[in-house]
Amino acid sequence: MRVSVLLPAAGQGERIGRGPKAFLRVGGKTLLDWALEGFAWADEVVVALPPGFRVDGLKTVPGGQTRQQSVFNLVQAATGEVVLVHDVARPFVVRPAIERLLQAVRATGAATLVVPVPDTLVREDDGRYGGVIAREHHRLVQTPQGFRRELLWQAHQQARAAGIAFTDDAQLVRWLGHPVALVEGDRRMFKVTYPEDLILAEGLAQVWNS
Ligand SMILES: Nc1ccn([C@@H]2O[C@H](COP(=O)(O)OP(=O)(O)OP(=O)(O)O)[C@@H](O)[C@H]2O)c(=O)n1
Ligand SMILES: C[C@](O)(CO)[C@H](O)COP(=O)(O)O
Repeated sequence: MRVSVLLPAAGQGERIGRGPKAFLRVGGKTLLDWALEGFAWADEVVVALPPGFRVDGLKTVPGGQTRQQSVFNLVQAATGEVVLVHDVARPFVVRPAIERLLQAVRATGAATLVVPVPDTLVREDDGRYGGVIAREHHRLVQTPQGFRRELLWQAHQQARAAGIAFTDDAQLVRWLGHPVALVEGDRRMFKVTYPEDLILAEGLAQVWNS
């Protein structure tokens, strides 16, 4: 099955505050370049770019105002039977985790990488320590998330028609009624979200050799 990798890269990076994150540099390369290198093996790569940005030699689509809108444009343009949607904000692509994900997508049609919750997890009650949530029953969701393209396209079209907004694509597919398999991710595939994450990413970039 042909695999299209879809890279939403159109965010404004407001929590870091240094412009669109895809073009920030760690280890001498932009976050977008890290992702492109990590998926160089794919049959097709499509990138959603922020307004006003161009990158020569790439298949691109315009980014939307939300991640969901950017991914809608990406899925519409994809040609592979399987699509992997991956945040460019997660620059470190760990190949064994990708292989595990692809195996699950081929078997089930929809899967996402997840990692365990490493800390005690608690509900906040007006600034106070509320009930503790059983962390062994919870996972943190990473990307890539993989789907048969037709399934994800159906989910995106129906969510748009219903005016429903989700923070990731696995929610969309689950909302459509299709189960999503959980696959062991890798903590190195963390999302660069806050300024201090750039320091962590810089450190990891120095020892990265895959
Ligand atoms: N309108 C948007 C918003 C986000 N993204 C992408 O979705 C991924 C996850 O988003 P996030 O980490 O929230 O990135 P930003 O939106 O850039 O960050 P912030 O929320 O701090 O502005 C990123 O690769 C980002 O580029 C996108 O393609 N289009
Ligand atoms: C898709 C995602 O990375 C899964 O954890 C996450 O939902 C993106 O969240 P963000 O707030 O758009 O960074």
